[in-house]
Amino acid sequence: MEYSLIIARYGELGLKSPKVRGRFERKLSSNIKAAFNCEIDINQARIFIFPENFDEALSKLHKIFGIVSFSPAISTYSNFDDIEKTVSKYLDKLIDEGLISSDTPFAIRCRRVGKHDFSSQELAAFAGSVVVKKLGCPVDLTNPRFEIFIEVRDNETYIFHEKIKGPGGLPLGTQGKLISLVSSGIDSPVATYLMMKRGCEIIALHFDNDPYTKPKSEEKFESIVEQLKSYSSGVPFRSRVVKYGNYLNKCKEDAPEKMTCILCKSGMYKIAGMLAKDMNALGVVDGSSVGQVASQTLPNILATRDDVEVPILSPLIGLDKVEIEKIAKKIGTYDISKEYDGGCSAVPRYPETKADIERVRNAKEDINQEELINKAFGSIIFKDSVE
Ligand SMILES: Nc1ncnc2c1ncn2[C@@H]1O[C@H](COP(=O)(O)OP(=O)(O)OP(=O)(O)O)[C@@H](O)[C@H]1O
Repeated sequence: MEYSLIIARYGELGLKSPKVRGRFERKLSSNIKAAFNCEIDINQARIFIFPENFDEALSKLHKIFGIVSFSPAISTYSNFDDIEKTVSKYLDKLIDEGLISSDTPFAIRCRRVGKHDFSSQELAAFAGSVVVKKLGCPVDLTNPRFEIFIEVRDNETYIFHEKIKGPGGLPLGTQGKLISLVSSGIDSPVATYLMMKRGCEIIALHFDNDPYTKPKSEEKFESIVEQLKSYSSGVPFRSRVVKYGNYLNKCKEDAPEKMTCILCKSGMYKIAGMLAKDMNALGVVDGSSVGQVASQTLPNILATRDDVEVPILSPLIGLDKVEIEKIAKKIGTYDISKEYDGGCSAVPRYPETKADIERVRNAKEDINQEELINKAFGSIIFKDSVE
């Protein structure tokens, strides 16, 4: 027995006004179509997907934001004869796959939309009797080991047993563009993913700290971008690299040693802000989390944002490292980020942990930051041609 379609469900979209929901549904539909060949029909808060290749579709749906769950299903007509034949065929498949047998307590769960000459309960009782007749397994509505779902929608009835979890969130491309500061570490890929999950298009911006970092950092950044791109079907995911070594040289030469990391981060935010304006992005994303490392004390986080003209969003700000790592593992960036890259040798032995805005402003003047960041901005390398 072959599946005839995949039924996907969305969550938050259902809470939007009809006009907004319509727009989000169209974006979701075009993102799905960009991921694999299929026909799509969206109806009554369900997405009916008819893919050319089921295996491909099932693997790709895990990476489409906006989808809360999905179920490969078989369809039939909404009358007892056809439902009986189809439930029976579906059972053969379940038995073949070892999912149900004569001692599996089971339940039929029915939902019905439209006018029919039977109620949901009557249909559940009928379909349950088909299963009992065929297998003799016990019905258990409160604590079943196996559930079969039947959804009747007007003339069509769908039968399935799985509700596979999707990534949730909002369709990518519905919330505007952001510049995301992506390093080669664990946190920033997770921060980027979380903003994509909320529907934001991303331009990844990486600072190449050569000669203070090794080429491995750049390789890791590229692999992280490839992994994040796999979640961006239907929407461009662009990336840019800034040559930052000269800027760091100046920080080390002309400002107090302990200020290096503060000036480094402040310069990153400013350049990201310039890029945001240039590319019509609405803000900047980073992977800061209060107190996680010496550079991320609250005074440091706040002082490095002084004088930045676009909003900076830090979706990890209140998360623990373990929570962040859990997401990194789930989204497939953890193993890349964990590869040893030698770190950054520009980090001073005793970095500033209680940055004071006035002293930070003085340090910025010491290095003539404005001029340096303009130069660094001019060195931005385009990593892709999609515009
Ligand atoms: N080389 C870089 N290129 C782009 N962004 C960077 C770079 N280094 C740091 N950032 C940004 O600044 C944030 C804080 O960096 P920091 O080095 O203080 O913390 P971290 O915990 O090591 O972060 P991560 O795990 O993301 O590297 C990062 O999450 C990232 O968004």
